Amino acid sequence: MFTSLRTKLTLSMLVTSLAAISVMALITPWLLEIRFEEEARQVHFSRFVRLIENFREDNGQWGGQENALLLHKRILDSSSRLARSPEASPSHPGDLKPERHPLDSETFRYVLADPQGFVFMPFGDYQAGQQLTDRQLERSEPLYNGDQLLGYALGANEFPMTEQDKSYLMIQSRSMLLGAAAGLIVTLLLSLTMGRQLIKHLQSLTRAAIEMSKGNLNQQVSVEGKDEIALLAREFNRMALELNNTYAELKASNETIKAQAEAMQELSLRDELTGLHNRRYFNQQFRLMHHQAVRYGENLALALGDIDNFKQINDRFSHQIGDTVLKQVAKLMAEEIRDADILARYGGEEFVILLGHTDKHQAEGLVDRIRAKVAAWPWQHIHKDLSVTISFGISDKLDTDLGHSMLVEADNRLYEAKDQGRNRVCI
Ligand SMILES: Nc1nc2c(ncn2[C@@H]2O[C@H](COP(=O)(O)OP(=O)(O)OP(=O)(O)O)[C@@H](O)[C@H]2O)c(=O)[nH]1
Repeated sequence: MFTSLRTKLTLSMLVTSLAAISVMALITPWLLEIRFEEEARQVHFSRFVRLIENFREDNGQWGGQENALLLHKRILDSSSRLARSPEASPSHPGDLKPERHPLDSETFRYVLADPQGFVFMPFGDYQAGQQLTDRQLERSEPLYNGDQLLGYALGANEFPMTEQDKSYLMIQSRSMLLGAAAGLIVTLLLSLTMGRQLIKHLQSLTRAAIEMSKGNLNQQVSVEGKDEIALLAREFNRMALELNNTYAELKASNETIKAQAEAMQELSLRDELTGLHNRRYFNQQFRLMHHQAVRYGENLALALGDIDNFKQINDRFSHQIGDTVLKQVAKLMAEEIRDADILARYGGEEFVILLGHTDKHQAEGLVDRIRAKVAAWPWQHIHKDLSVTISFGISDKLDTDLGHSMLVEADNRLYEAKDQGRNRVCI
């Protein structure tokens, strides 16, 4: 439903704040009322005690039904004065000053008993003359004149609040709710700002990870602070660096292996002595070119060359000189052919030339140039008595037999050249 982490964070903050404020809104007024009532009870009691002190000072005696009536009258007088006085609207229990705002009969909720626990000033369900039980005495407040116990005041369970008290409580509750709402707004703003910071780092990590998955391994993210996200970012950077280095090493080693494989492949297709391609390479190329020539009706000529009396060269001048001759003949042939032609050492002292888009007559011209060049080369530089010639047989016979006929025919023409006295080209 909510895909972005930022939305989730903001919502969770909002829900948490709202929950906290709801709990506060429910509990605070209740706590406030309890505390308020407790404080009001104490204020009333202390005012009540002062009133009694005043009463005692004025009357010189205490206890008994007559005193109770007098005391009650004084309380009623105080109430009416309170009702008339414009200053008699306390906004706070602490503002209730007994001298100026005497007890309100509405809030006066005490039963007075003499030191023996007999009620002389009743209230509510209590009757005059009734003796308070031990439990009731425990709940009572003892009244002293110096060290002398005058009696007990037993407070009613509930102290009804005045209108002022109620409005004071309401103002308090509203103020607290307003404060809570302001707190909620501040929390939200803070959570948005902090969430954005948090998400910013996570987003840059996510972007870097996506780039890495695309193959861009050189990724680093900024690391701020020392929290879990900073730790994650640091580890990510370390991992990315390691991965990047390993990948670079792997790539380099792959390239080396590839180059070595290519070199090996090339070597496997080259003749070590002359540097020309070998028979295996020729066979591959011949199959392709022959197939293509047959298919598209193109010309293809094949010339087989064989150094004349090479055995004698070896025997007479040494095998080393024989090798030198092979290399030099290969060089002379390579100089003459086109890049598109295939030249290979076919075996021993035999060479093969494959000429695309060429018929046997055109091939004869090129091959005869090679023959003449070999014959004219100053072999006496190698040995004063050395002379070298080469014979060729050419064929351009295309057939559907993978070039077999062409090879056989070229070989036959080569034999003809040899038979006819060597140093010649037969087609
Ligand atoms: N030095 C050297 N000799 C080789 C090499 N390969 C083959 N030969 C020799 O070449 C000679 C070929 O001799 P033959 O096949 O009798 O042919 P030829 O002597 O050239 O006679 P014709 O072909 O009839 O002119 C053999 O003696 C092989 O040993 C090589 O790589 N180096």
